[in-house]
Amino acid sequence: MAAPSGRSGSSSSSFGSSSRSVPPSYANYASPVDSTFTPTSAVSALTSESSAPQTPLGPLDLGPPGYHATIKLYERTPNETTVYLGPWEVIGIEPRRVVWSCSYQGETLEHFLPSDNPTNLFPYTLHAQHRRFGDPRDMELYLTFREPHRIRYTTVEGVVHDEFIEVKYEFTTVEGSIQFQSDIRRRDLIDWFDVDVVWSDSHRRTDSYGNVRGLGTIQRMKLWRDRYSTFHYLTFYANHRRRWKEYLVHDFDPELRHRDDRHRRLQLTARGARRGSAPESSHNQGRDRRFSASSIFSRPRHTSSSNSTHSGGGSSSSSSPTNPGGPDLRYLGIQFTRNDRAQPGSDGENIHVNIDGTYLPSCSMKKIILSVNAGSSSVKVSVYSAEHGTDPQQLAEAQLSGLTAPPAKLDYSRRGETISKDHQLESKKKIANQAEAFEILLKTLIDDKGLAEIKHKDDVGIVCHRIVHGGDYSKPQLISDGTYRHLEALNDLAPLHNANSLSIVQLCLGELLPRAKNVACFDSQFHATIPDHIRTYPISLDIAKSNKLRKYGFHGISYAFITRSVVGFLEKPEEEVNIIALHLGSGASACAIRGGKSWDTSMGLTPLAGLPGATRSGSVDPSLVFHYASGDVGKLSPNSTKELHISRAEEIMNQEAGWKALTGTTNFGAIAKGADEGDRKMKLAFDLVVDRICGFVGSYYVTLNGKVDALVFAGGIGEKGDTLRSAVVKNIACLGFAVDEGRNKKDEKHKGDVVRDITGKDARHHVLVCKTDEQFEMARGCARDKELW
Ligand SMILES: Nc1ncnc2c1ncn2[C@@H]1O[C@H](COP(=O)(O)OP(=O)(O)O)[C@@H](O)[C@H]1O
Ligand SMILES: CC(=O)OP(=O)(O)O
Ligand SMILES: [Mg+2]
Repeated sequence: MAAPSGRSGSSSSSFGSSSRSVPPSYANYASPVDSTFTPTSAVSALTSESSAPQTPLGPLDLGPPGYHATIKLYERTPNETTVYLGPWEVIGIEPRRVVWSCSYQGETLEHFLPSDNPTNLFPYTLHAQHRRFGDPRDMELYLTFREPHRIRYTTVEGVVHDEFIEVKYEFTTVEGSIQFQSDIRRRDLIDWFDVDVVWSDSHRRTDSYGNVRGLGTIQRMKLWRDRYSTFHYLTFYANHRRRWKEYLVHDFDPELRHRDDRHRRLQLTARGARRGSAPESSHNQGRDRRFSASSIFSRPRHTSSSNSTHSGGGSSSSSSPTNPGGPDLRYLGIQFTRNDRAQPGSDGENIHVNIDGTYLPSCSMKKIILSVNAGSSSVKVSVYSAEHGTDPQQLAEAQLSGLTAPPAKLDYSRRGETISKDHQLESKKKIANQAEAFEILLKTLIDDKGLAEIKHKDDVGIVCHRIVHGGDYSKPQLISDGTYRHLEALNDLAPLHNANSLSIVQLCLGELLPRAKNVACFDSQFHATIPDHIRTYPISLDIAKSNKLRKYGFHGISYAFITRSVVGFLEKPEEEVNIIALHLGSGASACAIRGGKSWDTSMGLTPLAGLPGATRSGSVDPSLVFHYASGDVGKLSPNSTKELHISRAEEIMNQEAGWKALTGTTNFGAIAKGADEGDRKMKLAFDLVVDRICGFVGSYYVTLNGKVDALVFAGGIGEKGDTLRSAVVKNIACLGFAVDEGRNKKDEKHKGDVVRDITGKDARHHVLVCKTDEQFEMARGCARDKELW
């Protein structure tokens, strides 16, 4: 689940080597909402017995808005005070210090850093075992240092505190703490691992009596990336030696030795380890080592002055580029802690599952993302390996299609290689629903011996789910009980989708993938930019508001992917790109994209509006439904609707209409073929669909004032249906569109491209085919968002 945000100090404060039972005191904090609040009331107690009335806060008080952390001054004295800290700035010159703006005007808190060398600084957090019942990630909220630091606190009354104290920050979010640690060290904190024991050739894992000893026990190891050189460093507190250790990861062999999954142990062997144990050297001794050109050049070069600032702390400096001798040991043994509550990736769990032949830093940063797209006629699942902040790399893709036209077919590819295509499952039994399809796909992935990255369901770190209707959600959400319930309430607004997707979510949260983070990504999100006059229905505004009746629009994950891909193809700034995009699958929609943003789309309150779909009517005269069951043509009376319950009407329009109602098949490929061969019903359906599409293209062409960069075809039909593309473009030739029939039919040269250009000669606008990828779009969003990672 997400790191809690906006939390105030609470009784779960985790400083100290074990869970403290004493809740932090709020006695000196006056709530800003209290009528006696003055801007300095929070600190007045520091200098005197406050004259302002003191209001002890209940546990639900959230502190002043926008604070990032708190610090306690005069701890465990009658003057103990919590100071609420706002944004910080690290001032780089002597003395190097962090300047915090406090949440109250005119107050600052300066944290003097003990060294001008950022890498000499080691922010310390406890191993998750010290707080047994919380999320291990939350340990990063509580930050301290192993030695006293000087804290100067200045209010409008002057300096009220200037002492060396044991600094203890409590951050409001894990992300804030990560950022702070990275800023003060000038190295980005990119991961951490709770370890049971770290040992080396000179500090063995156990002593001669068999007691666990090593260099450090029950410590949190941290992985850093230097901001200038991008070198990776491992740090941990060697508690038995009472000193910090820092190792340049490059100094170890990429090959992991003595991997023992059962005990979660592995060994990092120093590159070119010298015979015999290297003596543990002090920081200065390390510096005094003789320069060796060959060892300097055998590792990546620093690109900035950071090599001169590297310290490594304690004896660790021997691993730095200024210390060409390599690390002060021949090997480092690590035994990761098993933590059943840990999110994969937040501790040794991840390293345990991913170390196979992979280099430590990269494997520890990577997560496996499963991206699930439950469409109305298919379920598609893609597997990615991703590093935070970068584009996910696809490892495999499995899809079951034709759920509405059994037997369903399985397509499976791994690392771009087709493993099975149109494979009919052995069981002839109809797949009952999307959840059942998902279970089959997940089993396919886990059982595939060639997909080493997922040997076990616990290897999956994040599952992102396409949720068609997201109501007012404007960004993807980590799925909590609250989100789940909120989405459940929208089920009827996407009757072919939301309930199916949520049943997959439920399976994942339950028995299938209980250790993964579940993220909901919304089709409606992309359309949040549709202006009011377009998204409003001409009905009572009060009812519209209270019942949230408006155009939401769907296929937005696909449109986001299409927009970025076409912007890249056109090589124009996104804000100048106008597109008419068509996502044509079992559900079909059109979208006018203006300046890279959704301006209008054909689906509405539900995915029923607009274009017809496989089993959906698309837009029809709304009165049609009241006459549907009536034998009494033209008469609209209670009699004509008495057989028709409202939910039945929805069923008819969503499931008993569309091109299946006209032809008997949901397969538009078969319809296009039949139409070409002169089948009357097929031709009627084909022409009808072409007509409705052209209607939207014409309308959007006007909406975009004729300034259209490209007409884009996407979705199963848009990508595969060459005859449909050809027919649509012929019908809108008057607007300056044309296709090159050769390229439209088969463009071998550009077959694998995400965007394929099929524009004909003398056309005024591009005609493109975009191989849309909703799964990628969702996984990309998760990899980029700190809160979802
Ligand atoms: N060769 C083809 N030509 C036209 N349409 C096709 C062809 N092959 C498949 N299709 C259509 O593509 C649809 C699937 O599109 P897709 O976007 O994957 O569906 P979903 O709406 O389930 O996400 C099928 O229902 C079928 O009608
Ligand atoms: C919104 C929608 O209709 O989606 P799909 O085409 O995947 O069924
Ligand atoms: Mg789809």
